[in-house]
Amino acid sequence: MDKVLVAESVRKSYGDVDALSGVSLSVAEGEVFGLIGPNGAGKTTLVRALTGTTAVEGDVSVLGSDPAAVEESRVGLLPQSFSPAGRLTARELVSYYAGLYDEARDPDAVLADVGIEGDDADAWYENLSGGQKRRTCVAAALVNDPDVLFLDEPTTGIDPAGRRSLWNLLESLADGGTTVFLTSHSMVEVERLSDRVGLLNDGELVAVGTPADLVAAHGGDSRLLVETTASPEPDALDDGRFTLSTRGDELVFEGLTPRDIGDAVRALDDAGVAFDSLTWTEPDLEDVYLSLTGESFEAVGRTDAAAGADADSDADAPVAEAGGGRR
Ligand SMILES: Nc1ncnc2c1ncn2[C@@H]1O[C@H](COP(=O)(O)OP(=O)(O)OP(=O)(O)O)[C@@H](O)[C@H]1O
Repeated sequence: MDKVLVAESVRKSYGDVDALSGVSLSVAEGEVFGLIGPNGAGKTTLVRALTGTTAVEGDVSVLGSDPAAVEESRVGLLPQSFSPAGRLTARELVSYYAGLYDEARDPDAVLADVGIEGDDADAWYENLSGGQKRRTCVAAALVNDPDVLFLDEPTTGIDPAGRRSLWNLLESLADGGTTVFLTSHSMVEVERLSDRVGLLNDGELVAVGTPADLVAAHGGDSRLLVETTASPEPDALDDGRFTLSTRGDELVFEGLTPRDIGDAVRALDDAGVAFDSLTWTEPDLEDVYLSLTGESFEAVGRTDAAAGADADSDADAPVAEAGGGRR
């Protein structure tokens, strides 16, 4: 399969800050590549390198060419933050971007694809909700029917149903051969959409692989989370078979299988530990992220997610203004 995006030993410094310290990766045609990493890890800088909007050391190619030389109609870009003219309607805005290309999709059809129809399409951009603005900007990035699509936090501010329908849209685009380079702080989104994931930390790509491979390599064990206000000492429950730790109001059992849950409950009962809930969790991409970045559960709000909150309520991503195209 052709390599649509290639970065080799890409470096970028801003004064004393090494935003990228020798990043190499390639993305194949039709692949969805998810880029994750903490704030300031270098994700936007890497997107800028790949879209030719910042000069870097090293080699970068997009669709076999220097990024700055690629025909603009073949690339779509949704930046993290962009503020288009507020006194254009959603339809006028997307039509404006469509008009920049010799061939473009019907703006109304693209707006419908992202869930902006009827009165919403005729509303001034400044009067749309945050999620509607973001959807409109996704439409602007898609209107030229690009071969390669860069999406930086595409679903920030979009409600769960809209997020799922946008995921379906992106999956169908990738099935049709569009290459997608996705940057997101939503591990649920990245795990759902990406064929492969790269984790950037302090300007270095510290892991690349399929979500399943990364979880197997770095996600750790399955866990039984026990919500309790009893504050037991883990040693009081330790029968040598489980690894036990505490995290806030939770006791965490590791190293057990679902068959062992009864034994864990008996150990709690024997120790007189009352509990409010039990949650079984399999390791996921969030565990990979936490393990490789060294961030704590509390720092990224993991406690809620681990306690079984709807993954769609993942609201860790900063709320950003709407984005737009590369133009
Ligand atoms: N134009 C710039 N001038 C100076 N420093 C910059 C510039 N752009 C980025 N940096 C620095 O480079 C590093 C990487 O920034 P970058 O925006 O690429 O991170 P990021 O991973 O996209 O972060 P976030 O998740 O917060 O969007 C940061 O330390 C940032 O402060």
